[in-house]
Parts: sequence; C-alpha cells; structure tokens
Amino acid sequence: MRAVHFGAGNIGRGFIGALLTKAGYQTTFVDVNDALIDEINEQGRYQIELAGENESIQVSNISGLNSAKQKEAVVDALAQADIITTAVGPNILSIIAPLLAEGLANRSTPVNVIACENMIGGSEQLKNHVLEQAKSEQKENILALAGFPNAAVDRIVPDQTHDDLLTVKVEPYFEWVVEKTAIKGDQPEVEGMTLVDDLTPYIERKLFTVNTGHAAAAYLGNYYGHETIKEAMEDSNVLSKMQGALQESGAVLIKKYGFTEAQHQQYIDTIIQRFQNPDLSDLVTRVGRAPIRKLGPKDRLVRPAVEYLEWVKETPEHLAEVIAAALLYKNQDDAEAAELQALVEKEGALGALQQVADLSENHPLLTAVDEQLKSFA
Ligand SMILES: NC(=O)c1ccc[n+]([C@@H]2O[C@H](COP(=O)([O-])OP(=O)(O)OC[C@H]3O[C@@H](n4cnc5c(N)ncnc54)[C@H](O)[C@@H]3O)[C@@H](O)[C@H]2O)c1
Ligand SMILES: O=P(O)(O)OC[C@@H](O)[C@@H](O)[C@H](O)[C@H](O)CO
Repeated sequence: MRAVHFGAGNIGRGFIGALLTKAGYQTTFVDVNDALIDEINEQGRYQIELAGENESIQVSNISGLNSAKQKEAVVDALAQADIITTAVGPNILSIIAPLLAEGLANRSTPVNVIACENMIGGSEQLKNHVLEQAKSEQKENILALAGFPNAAVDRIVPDQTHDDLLTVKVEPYFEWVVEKTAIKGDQPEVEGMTLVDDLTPYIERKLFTVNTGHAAAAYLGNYYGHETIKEAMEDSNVLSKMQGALQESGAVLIKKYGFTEAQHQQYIDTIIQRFQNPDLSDLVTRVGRAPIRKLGPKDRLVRPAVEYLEWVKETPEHLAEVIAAALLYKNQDDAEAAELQALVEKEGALGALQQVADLSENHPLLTAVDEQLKSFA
C-alpha cells in the first residue's frame, strides 16, 4: 500500500506519517524543503519522541519528493497512491492543487485525499482548489474517482530543536477524526483514525476549544511577556482569562451539539493539562502564527465569539479580549503579523478586524473588542 503525504513538517512527520507507516503504507513525503527531503531519502527512517514518556517510535518505509523540482515523480506517485494526505497549512492548499489535479486525473481507481489542517472543511476546500485549477478534460475523472473527506487532527507538535533534522518530539495525546460519508471506494484502515458520519461536532469542538485556548494562551501570553505556552499557563492571570474564553466557546458548543457541561469541562481540563506538559516547549510565536488566518470569520476566535452573541445573547468579553490581544500581536518574523500591523496602522484596529473577520460595520463584536482594547491601553 502506498501513501503520499504533502508536508514533511511537524504534524506530517510527528503524526500523520507515523500513523500511515504503522498501518503498513510505504509513505512518500512531498515537500518544498530540500534539506528535509534529502534527509528523508538518505536516512529512510526517523524517530518520534513522546514528551514526558520515556518512549520513542521508529518510523521507516519512507521516501521523499520535492514538489517544486520533481513534479513528474509526484504526479506518478499521486496516480498510484492508495491514500493521499496533507499537512501544509490552509494557505498552501491552493498551491498544491495543480499537482493534485494532474495526479488524480491520471488515475483509474478511487482514492481519498484528506487535508489534515486546522480549519473547517479543509478537504472540501482542497477539492474546490483542485477543480478550479484542473483542465476541463481532467475534471470528470477527478470527480468520479477522488473522495475528499474532511478531517479533524489533534496532536501538539511544537517546532523542533534537535541536532538531526528528522527527529520530532510530540505530545503523547492524539486524535484523527475523518468524515466517513465522503469516502470513495474502500475505507482506509489506519489504526488511530476514527471514521464518523458527521464530522461537524468533532471539528468544531476541537478548533473552538484546543485552538481557541491555544490562541488565547499565545496572544495573551505574548502580551504579558511570556515566550512559551507553558510559561503562559503558569501565569494565573493568563490562565483565568483563557478559561473564560473557553467557557464562552464551550457554552455555544454545548448548546449546538448537546455535550453535557460535565463532559465538556472534562474535555477543557484535559486540554489545559496538555498545554501544561512540562516536557513540551511550544513557543507563543508558533501557536500565534498567521494571526490574519486566525482572525478569519470561520476560525477559532471570531466564529465562537459571533456565535456566542447569537446563541447565548450575551457579550463574549473573554473572546473579545483575546481578539484584542491578537490585534496587538507584533512579530516581524511572521509575515501575517507584519501585514496585520500594517493594516491596523492604516485602518485602525477595529477597521482591520472588520476586514479580516468579514464583519458588518455595526457588528456588536466590534464594540466588545473596542472595550477590551481600551483596557489594554
Ligand atoms: N503542529 C501542530 O501542533 C498541529 C496540530 C494539528 C494540526 N496542525 C496543522 O497541520 C498543518 C501543518 O502544520 P505544521 O505545524 O506541521 O507546520 P510545519 O510548518 O511544521 O509544516 C508544514 C510543511 O509544509 C511544507 N510545505 C510548504 N509549502 C509546501 C508546498 N507547496 N508543497 C509541499 N509542502 C509544502 C513546509 O516546507 C513544511 O515542511 C497546519 O494546517 C496546522 O494547522 C498542526
Ligand atoms: O496550526 P495553527 O497555526 O492553526 O494553530 C497553532 C496551534 O494551535 C496548533 O498547531 C495546535 O498545536 C494543534 O492544533 C493541536 O492539535
């Protein structure tokens, strides 16, 4: 069995690649990072360390291709793959789409393409990019043979600091949930992948709890001078503000999906313990990366805040505070953070938020964020 996985980065090596290999796939990593691809081909294996546990996992049966330099080989690999996965970041999906279109157009058997990105409807969005960029004669085959099941992916994999390029340290916890109804052909059998009929409660619970909490820890942590998520969690002020944001996003999730309060609180408590893992050093700059994406209308801050106004009919003060902290986030090494600050300079913080979050001019969330911005001043 063959797998093609786009993105040999943290989650690609630290999670998806490992599960695919364990399930018996020969995994081809596709990336644009030459050094990573060369090392994968040279070593043919790598090691995963489990944070806080004296255990490591060997991943072998792997190879690598550079998608910028070995397009034909990537297209061939896609045409022959039994499963295709991605973990490249939401903004890269449109970039890998033409290669996918070509590879999928050359197939004669069904295959599933699973985008393992932190976003709602990631595989569906990838499918749209593929169809938009496919030649007209390619579309029929793609539509007939390629399934694009959406997925929720959860495992904290920080940026790596080992001497060798491939070793990756991850938290022991993981969850990979995939939408069963969108699968074409045989269901993939991957231990650790859970197939469900309706992905929505899973992806919303994950994105609006794990990632909402993480973003709160990153932006508030950064504002109060912390470098890592663990440090931010040791600051009782940041911790209690984050808990407030999670109570707000949780109130919406409970109303929408019928989780009990006790169940949801247990989910939140587990996540906070994961953030506090003493053996995991995760920088606020990684977790806060790409703040324009994170302030998007369907993402982890604005969507639960807007839904709190709609479902609970109260002001989401804590989520608004995190949004305000995100608007104040400065990091010249992060292209989106620099772009956001340039927009804030030009339009003001609320004007910038209105644009990136696609809010109407008089949206009550703008007033709530304005109040919080004043408290930061
Ligand atoms: N790290 C985590 O804790 C975590 C957990 C769950 C989900 N995710 C999601 O996984 C995705 C990847 O995150 P990450 O943390 O692994 O990031 P990362 O930066 O470590 O990895 C991304 C990889 O994609 C590669 N890439 C960039 N452009 C490419 C292209 N055109 N073709 C092929 N490869 C390309 C990069 O070179 C890099 O190796 C994101 O959507 C993220 O939200 C991350
Ligand atoms: O990957 P992002 O930029 O969407 O979000 C940063 C982190 O919150 C994220 O990578 C988490 O570590 C991950 O989602 C945990 O499952």
